[in-house]
Amino acid sequence: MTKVASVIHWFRLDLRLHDNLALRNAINEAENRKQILRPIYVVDPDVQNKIGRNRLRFLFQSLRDLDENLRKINTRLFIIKGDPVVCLPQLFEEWQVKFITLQVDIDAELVKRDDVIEKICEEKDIFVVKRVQHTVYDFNTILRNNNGNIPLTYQKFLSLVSNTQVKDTIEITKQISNDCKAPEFDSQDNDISVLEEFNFNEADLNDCKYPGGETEALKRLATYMSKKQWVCNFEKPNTSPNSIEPSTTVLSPYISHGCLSSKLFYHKLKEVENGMKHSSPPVSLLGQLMWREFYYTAGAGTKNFDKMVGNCVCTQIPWKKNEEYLKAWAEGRTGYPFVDAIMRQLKQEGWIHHLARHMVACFLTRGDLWVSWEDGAKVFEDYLLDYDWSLNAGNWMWLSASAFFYKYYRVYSPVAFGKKTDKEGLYIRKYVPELKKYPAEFIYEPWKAPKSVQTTAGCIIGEDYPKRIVDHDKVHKENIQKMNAAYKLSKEKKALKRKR
Ligand SMILES: Cc1cc2nc3c(=O)[nH]c(=O)nc-3n(C[C@H](O)[C@H](O)[C@H](O)COP(=O)(O)OP(=O)(O)OC[C@H]3O[C@@H](n4cnc5c(N)ncnc54)[C@H](O)[C@@H]3O)c2cc1C
Repeated sequence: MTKVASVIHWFRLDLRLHDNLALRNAINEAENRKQILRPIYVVDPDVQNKIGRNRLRFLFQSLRDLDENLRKINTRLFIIKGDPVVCLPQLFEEWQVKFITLQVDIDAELVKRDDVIEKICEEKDIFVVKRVQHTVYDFNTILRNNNGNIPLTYQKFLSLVSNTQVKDTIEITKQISNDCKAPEFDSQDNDISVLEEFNFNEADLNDCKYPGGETEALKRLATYMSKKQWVCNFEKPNTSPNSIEPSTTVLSPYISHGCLSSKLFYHKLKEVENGMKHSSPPVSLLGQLMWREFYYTAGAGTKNFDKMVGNCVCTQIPWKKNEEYLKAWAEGRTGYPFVDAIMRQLKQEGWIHHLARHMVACFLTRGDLWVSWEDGAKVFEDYLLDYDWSLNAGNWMWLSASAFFYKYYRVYSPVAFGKKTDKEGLYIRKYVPELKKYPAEFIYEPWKAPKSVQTTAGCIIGEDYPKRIVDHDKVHKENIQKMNAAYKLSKEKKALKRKR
C-alpha cells in the first residue's frame, strides 16, 4: 500500500490557531495536494531540566489547549521528542514530507539550528515556507530600511515604522476540508499524552495564576480590551510594581509563547483608541508593544545580542563573578525586603511587574551587587513565564546601563522605590511572611528595628531573616564610580578604533 504523503506545520513560538499564516499555508497546501496535515511540536527530552517548573507548566497547558483547538478543525497535534536536527529528517522519510511551514525565530541558537534543517530540506527537495509573524512589523524590512543598522533609540525605531502600514487582516484558521486527509486521531503515536511524563496533576494545573494557552490568551485580551477607559488612560510609569494584583495586562507570557498574536493585540488596541482621547508611546499600552518591536529589531540585527563580549551595542563593564551574591539575590535572601519580595514573587508565580524587574536588575548589576547582567538574565530565563530571548537580553542591557540607557548615576533605592506605591509594605508582607508583623516604619529597613521590636514581630534579623547583603548607601556610590571608569575606557577605545 502506498503511503499518503504529509505536509508539516512545525509549531514553535506560535502556539495558536489565530493569525498564523504559516499554519494556514500548510493547511492550504495539504488540501491542494490531498495530503495529510501534520502539525508538530518538537520537545527537547531534557526540557524538564532546562526550564523552570512554572514555565514548563505554562508550555504544557498551551500545548494541551493547542491540541484541543486543532481537533476542533479536524486535525491534531503531534508531539515529537528529540533534537529537531536528528528527528525531523527521520520524520521527513517516514511521513514522505515535501512541504513544511514554520515561523521565523530570532534566538541565535535557534537560527543556527534552523539553518541546518533548511539545508537538510534542500537536499531532500522539501519546500520550506518561513513566516515572520511573531512581531507586528517585519524586523528584517526595518533593518533594511535603516541600511542594515539597528535603531539604537526607541524614537528612531518609531520614526522608521511611522510610514509602515500594518496589514489589518488577521488570519482565522478555518475548518480543514476533507480534501486534506485527517491524521490518525486514535493513534497514541506522538499523542499529547506523551507529555504526561512532566507529571502535572490536575491540582497543579488548576493552582496557577496564569494558565497557558490560546483560549486563555484570547479571554484575557478580551477582558482588558473591554476596559476602554483603562486602556486609553494607561501610562506605564503610573502603574504599580508592588500591587498585590497586577497593574498591567500580564499578556506577556501569552505573547512570548505565541498563544496571542502581537498583531491581533496591536489591532485591538488601535480599535479601542480610535476616536478616544488616549495616552501615547512610550508610556501607552500601544507604546509597550512598540518596546517589544524595538528590542526584536535590535536583537535580530545584533550579533551576540545575549552576551556582553562580541556584542557591538553593549558597553564592556568589568562585572565580578560572585556565586554567593547571585544565589542570595535569586532566592530572595538579600536582606532587602523589597528586592526579596520581588524575587520570591517571580519564583512562585513566574511574573513580576516591569518596574519590579527594574528594581531587581539594577540591584544585581550596577546598583549594588556588581554581578553581570548575563547571570541575572539566566535566572530570569529559568523563572519567567514570559521569557523571551531578545526582550530579556535587551532589557537587562538597559537596566545595567550597558546599552540603550546611559544614565548610570540614576540608581533605584531598594528602600525608597517600593515605598512610593506601598507605604504599608503589604506586598512585602505577602511574599516575605517572616516580616509580616513588622511595623510599617521598619518594613523596608528591618535592620533598623530595635531588638525589642524584632522580638515582638517574631523575626530576628540575622536569624529569622538575613542581614542586608551590602550597605546600599555606600556601595551604590562606589559602583557609580566604577561605571564612570568603564564608560571612560569604552569611549577611549572607540576613539582609538576610529583613528586606526
Ligand atoms: C530585566 C528585564 C527583563 C525582561 N525580560 C522580559 C522577557 O523575557 N520577556 C518579556 O516578555 N518581557 C520582558 N521584560 C519586559 C517587561 O517587563 C514585560 O514585557 C512586562 O512587564 C510584561 O507584563 P505585561 O504583559 O503586564 O506588560 P504590559 O505593560 O501590559 O505591556 C503589554 C505588552 O507589551 C510588551 N512590553 C511591555 N513592556 C516591555 C518592555 N520593556 N520591553 C519589551 N516589551 C515590553 C510585552 O509584550 C507586554 O505583554 C523584561 C524587563 C526587564 C526590566
